[in-house]
This record gives sequence, C-alpha cells and structure tokens, in this order.
Amino acid sequence: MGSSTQPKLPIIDLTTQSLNLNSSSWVTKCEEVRSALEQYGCFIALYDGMSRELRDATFLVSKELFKLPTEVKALNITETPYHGYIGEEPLVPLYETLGIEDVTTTQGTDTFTKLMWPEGNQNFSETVVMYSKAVAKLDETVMKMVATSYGIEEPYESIRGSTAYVLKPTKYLRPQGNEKNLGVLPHTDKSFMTYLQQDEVNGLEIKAKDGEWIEVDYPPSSFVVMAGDAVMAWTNGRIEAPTHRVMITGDKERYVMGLFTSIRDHIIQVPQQLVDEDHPLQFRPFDNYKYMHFFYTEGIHSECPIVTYCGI
Ligand SMILES: O=C(O)CCC(=O)C(=O)O
Ligand SMILES: [Fe+2]
Repeated sequence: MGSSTQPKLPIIDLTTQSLNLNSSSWVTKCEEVRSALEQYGCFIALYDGMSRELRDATFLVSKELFKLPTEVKALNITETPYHGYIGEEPLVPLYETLGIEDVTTTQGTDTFTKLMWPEGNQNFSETVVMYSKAVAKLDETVMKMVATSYGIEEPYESIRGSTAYVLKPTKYLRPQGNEKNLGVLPHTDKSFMTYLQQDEVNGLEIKAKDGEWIEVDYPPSSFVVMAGDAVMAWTNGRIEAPTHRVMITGDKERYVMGLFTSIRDHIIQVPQQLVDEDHPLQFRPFDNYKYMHFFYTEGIHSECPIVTYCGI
C-alpha cells in the first residue's frame, strides 16, 4: 500500500500583519518564497489585499461573461497568441477562456468590455480593474521578495515598469460521466509570473521534480503563485516554471481567474548577480512577447520551448 499522505505545495502567509517584520525576519520570509519557487516553481499565498466582496463580485461578472453567445466571445481576437478567446477546442472540450489585455487600466478593460457589451457594462469594467489591481499588488510583493532574496533589486527595478497584465477568466464545464477529465493539457506558462484564484472547485495539478502530480487544494481566499518560462530564463534557471495541468472531476463547473504578467517592450537579461562559476549563463537576452509568438508558431512541440528559444 502506498502512503496516504498526499504531497502538498508550501503555503506562505503574505498577509499584511505577517509581513510587518523586522528586517531579519523579512529576509527569512523572502528566502521562504524563493525556496518554494526553486523547489516547486509555485506556492500557495495567503493574501489579505483582496476583499471577499471584490473576489465574489469578480467571479459573478465572469459568469455573466461566459453566458454571452459564443460568436460575441469569439470577437476577442488579440495579436498575442492565447490572449484571445479559446473555446470548444476538440483536445480540451471542457475549457473556455478569454484574455483581457492591459486589465489594470480602465482603457484596456473598457476596450474589451465594449467588444463584449457594445451597450456598455460599467460594473464589469470597474470590478475587473479593481480585482486586477489587487492581484498586481500581490505580484509587487512577491517580486520584491524574490529580488531581495537574490540580491537583484536593481535589475528588477529596471524591468518592473515594463510589466503588462492580462486577466484570463476561465471556465471548465462539468464532465459527462464520472471519469476524471482533462481540463487543460500539461504545459508551462509563457508568462513572467501567474497568479491563480479559483471559485470553489479544485482541479489544478502541479508536476513535482520527482515526476509526481500534486493535486492542489487551496481555499478560495488564497492564490497559487506560479513562475512562468520568462522568470525561469531571467533567473538563469534557478526558478523553473512548473509543468501543470487541470483535471476535472465531480459535477460542478469550475471557474478560475488567472492574472498573467509579462514584460513588454524590454529585453530581459539574466542579472549578472545570478551568473558565477557554479551557475554559468544559461539564457541569452530575449523578448517575452516574441517568445510567446515563437511558442505559438514553432515552439509548440518543443520539450522545453524557452531553452529552444533563448537557451545557451
Ligand atoms: O485552471 C487552472 O487552475 C489553471 C489554468 C492554467 O494553467 C492556465 O490558464 O494557464
Ligand atoms: Fe497554466
């Protein structure tokens, strides 16, 4: 008989009170974040910068969005691959998602809202902008901690202002029958960082370094913080983007909010602090958006596309 203990992701308390630390405890906390990312490529964050009301309101407006006719949702076409509408894909028939680009700005979100509701939907726009800004604050904290822990505050400061945010409200249909069903194929994110929050139904699985799939069980108030391929290259491979998939069981639809950060109009370079004899340079300077296009056109069948794209 195998062990009944399921492997679990680390849970890190990033609530305001818990971060209100003297400087040596702050450094320890930063190391906790870095170590979780180095070991698993992700962790569960407890975060109090998102009120229950805002979270609930966001899932509510996203359910309204998915109720729109498919031909309306399909109007969300973007230049960047995977940021537009994806639905009714034969390989992942349960999965549906729409990307809202520049979502932390009223202008970006209004452009999307006008496409979906030409008559306007101010409640949708306002809710989604507020939600994304609150998650962007979590990103600010996490990245500050990563930068502190590696001693790369300055290099991070130089790319921070080029962060672009895409929110992807995502829905998984309930599967027919009782079998586990694939919601999303195993993949790594092509983003810099990803922040996931789910409504109530589990389904996300992370591939650990030993090859085992970890079923992620996280409460609706917390977030899964995950490294993307771009962070893997930026950290010279210290943090690896984890392979993950979604398996849907049970009889409920699953709703997820994913905020994806990417670095736009700025070449990402490995900070010199992360290169030494023990850690020779592994990645050439690269453009996060060009990488996303590369993945869509040529990199899709590559075993490790970021290494194919800019690995040394
Ligand atoms: O649904 C989830 O929990 C994860 C979705 C995901 O991996 C993605 O959108 O890239
Ligand atoms: Fe993903």
